Amino acid sequence: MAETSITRQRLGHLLLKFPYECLGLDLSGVARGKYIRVVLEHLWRLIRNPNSALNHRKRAQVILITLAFSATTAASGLGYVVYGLISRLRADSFNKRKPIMRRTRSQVMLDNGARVMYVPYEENVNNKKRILIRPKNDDMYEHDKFLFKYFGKNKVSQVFYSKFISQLSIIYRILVPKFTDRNSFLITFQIFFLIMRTWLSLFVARLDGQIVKDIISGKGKKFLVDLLCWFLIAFPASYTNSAIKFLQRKLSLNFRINLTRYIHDMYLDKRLAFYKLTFDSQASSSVIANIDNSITSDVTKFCDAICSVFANIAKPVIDLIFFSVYLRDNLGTIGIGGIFVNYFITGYILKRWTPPLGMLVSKRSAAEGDYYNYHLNLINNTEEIAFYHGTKVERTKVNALYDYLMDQMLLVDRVKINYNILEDYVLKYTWSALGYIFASIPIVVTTITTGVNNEEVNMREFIVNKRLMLSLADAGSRLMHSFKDIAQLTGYTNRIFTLLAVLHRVHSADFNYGAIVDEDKDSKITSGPLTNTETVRGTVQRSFNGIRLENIDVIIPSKHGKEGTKLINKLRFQIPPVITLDNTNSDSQLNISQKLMFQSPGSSMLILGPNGCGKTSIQRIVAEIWPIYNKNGLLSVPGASELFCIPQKPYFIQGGTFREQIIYPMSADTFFDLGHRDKELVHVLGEVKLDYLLKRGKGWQYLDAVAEWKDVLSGGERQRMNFARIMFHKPRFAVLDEATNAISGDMEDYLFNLLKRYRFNFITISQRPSLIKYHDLALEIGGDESWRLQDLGTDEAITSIEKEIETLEDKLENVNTWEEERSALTKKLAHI
Ligand SMILES: Nc1ncnc2c1ncn2[C@@H]1O[C@H](COP(=O)(O)OP(=O)(O)OP(=O)(O)O)[C@@H](O)[C@H]1O
Repeated sequence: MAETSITRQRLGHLLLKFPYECLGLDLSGVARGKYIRVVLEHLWRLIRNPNSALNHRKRAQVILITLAFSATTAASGLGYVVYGLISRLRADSFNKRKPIMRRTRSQVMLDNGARVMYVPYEENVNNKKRILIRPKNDDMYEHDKFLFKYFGKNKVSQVFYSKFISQLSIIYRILVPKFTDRNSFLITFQIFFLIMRTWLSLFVARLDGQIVKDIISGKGKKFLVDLLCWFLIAFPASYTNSAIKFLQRKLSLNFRINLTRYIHDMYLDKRLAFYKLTFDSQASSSVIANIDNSITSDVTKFCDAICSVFANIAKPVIDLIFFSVYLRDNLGTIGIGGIFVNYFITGYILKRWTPPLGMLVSKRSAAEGDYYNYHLNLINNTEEIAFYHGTKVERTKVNALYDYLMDQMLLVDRVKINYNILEDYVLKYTWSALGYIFASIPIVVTTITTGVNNEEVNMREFIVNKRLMLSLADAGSRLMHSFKDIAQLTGYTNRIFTLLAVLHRVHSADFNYGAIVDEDKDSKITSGPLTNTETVRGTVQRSFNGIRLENIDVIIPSKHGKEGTKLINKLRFQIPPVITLDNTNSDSQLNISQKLMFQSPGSSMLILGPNGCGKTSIQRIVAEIWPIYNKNGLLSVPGASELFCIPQKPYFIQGGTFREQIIYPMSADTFFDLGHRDKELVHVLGEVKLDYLLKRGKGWQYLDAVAEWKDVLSGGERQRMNFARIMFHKPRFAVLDEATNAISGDMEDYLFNLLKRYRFNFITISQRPSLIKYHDLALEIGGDESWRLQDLGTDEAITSIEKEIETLEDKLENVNTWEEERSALTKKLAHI
């Protein structure tokens, strides 16, 4: 007991003596509860009062700043923990009250066109995060289009022009769209933490020197105070470093979100940029050829690179400013001048020796894309390759691509070796040696001039200077290292810029399908794409009550524009045809014919012709994915919801439910939003005789089944799914390209009669004249730009069909004679 009270007394004595010796504060008369307040007030007074002792004032500054940083760090940490606890408690109580529901839809469309999505996060499936997807801003794309179109054409000064900086400044507008954007705040925070980090390093360097001095001079109490400060300052120092890392990561993710959204909005919209890209003049560029890789991988790499380059440059620049200001006081202007001369010389040498990393990195990305794409192609065509036994040739190809990729990767590392050797020698060793020299200059000078060698002070000076010199050298070397990062960033920036520029060109309303101008005809523009007025000159009329083509030249889009390969000349037809009735009364004799015009419902046309004559191309023109080059060409089409084009190759969305395949291109959300019911789908499947598929699941559960439907369904089933889509969407007009070539004869008969029963207007593209019986009109494409339209209900058509029947019957009559001839021949052969 006695021992404990003695210890307590000693401790109390120490607590009173300690503030007195360190800060000149006498706490003997102060009540224990008021200690902290009095200490803080005293510290504040010491700082404010210019007459207070210098060492006391300095110490007060150090203690107060350390306390402030530590308190902020602790408060923010505590706040975070409390916030986390409250949110968890709230979520738990909400989940308890909430009845268990199964979410079937994840999106809600708001009135302003924005979408609200709920996505699961964390392990608990009940935790859903609300995500708001704002509607697309079309004006912004129209505005930005000009930035990309006129890039590099309006250079103010050749001297200060940098392609990289100009490209980056345009992309920056996408990454940080406005000044008040959250990314601006994140950048500001990051700069704040970077400054704080440097400031803390400076503070730690001084504290370090102070502690060494305390140890050498044997001042135990001062040593304890400084050690306490050291521990306290460690909190904000560690917090700052992780905050910088976190902000860098967060910024990179936000940039990626903005850039990807920007690209998706242009790539996937009603202007069909994803399809038209193949016609652009840069279609062969690796960025466009592997656009999937560019959008997924290059965007990520670019965002990571730009954020790390920012941090890698900002950190050393701030360090250089702070440390050099501080060191200037210690080393003098000559010392600091010497350091910077050294930096500039080193910077110059390293810049000269930096390998062309931008170009190499760009090539490596292209090689990665090629390799990845080839694998994708393999996966998509596994069965075909297996049937052909094409393993050997595929392996050779894939190995060649892999070898090329490895070569490119090695090349990047190989060119870095020499540079890294030079970098290490100069930055690590030469700079440290120079650091020692500069750090010792003031000590040597002071010792020589005063003749006094104060070891304690010298030691402190040297420790502080050395630490700062090393930090300065480190900052300088990081700045030099970032040459390499900038070179890599240049490569990524160029790829992303190319991607955006091409997307803007293709997305533009006057995209000319990659036509190149004739240099002789237009002397003003020597090269580059033409404008719409010069190449695509046909007219499109929308919301027409039918499909009408007037004088349309079907030309394959190419760089030759309207001079490209013409498949069909001046094509003209209309569905449903306009039927004109002349009133043969007395007026007609007066040459005033009263004409009655109406369009019959449920008309159909069959397009026949040899392979490659341009049948599908007519569908492409009707769907407006190919241009009409000739000026007098007119295309009239119904509204988008009334026209449905079925492509030759049935398409199924990846990883979708069976329901989503039937209702394609409607999404499941829209299906339910519009009040559709599964009952309708069951009826539709019944109509196309696919209802047996539903029996594979319990009740109607098969509609929710997810599979690779293009592999699961047979060829005929896939084509019948197309008919199910028509039956579900009920468009007034449908264009079917070889839609029944895998379907049995009786089923084909049934399906065409179904289309007729529902009075759809349809155009069928086929090679089989047997389909004539289901159609009212036949369009025969000749293959030499010619075509012939025949009305299958006219006398002429009936006569021609009757004639054909007569010819066939004549031929049949001769069958007996031919058979006799054949048996005679067989007998002769047997004798021989
Ligand atoms: N994107 C394209 N680029 C270049 N040429 C093309 C393109 N699309 C089609 N063609 C060419 O246009 C011609 C007509 O093609 P289209 O698909 O219209 O033929 P088709 O009459 O439907 O033939 P099939 O009966 O074999 O389906 C073909 O020679 C084809 O090679």
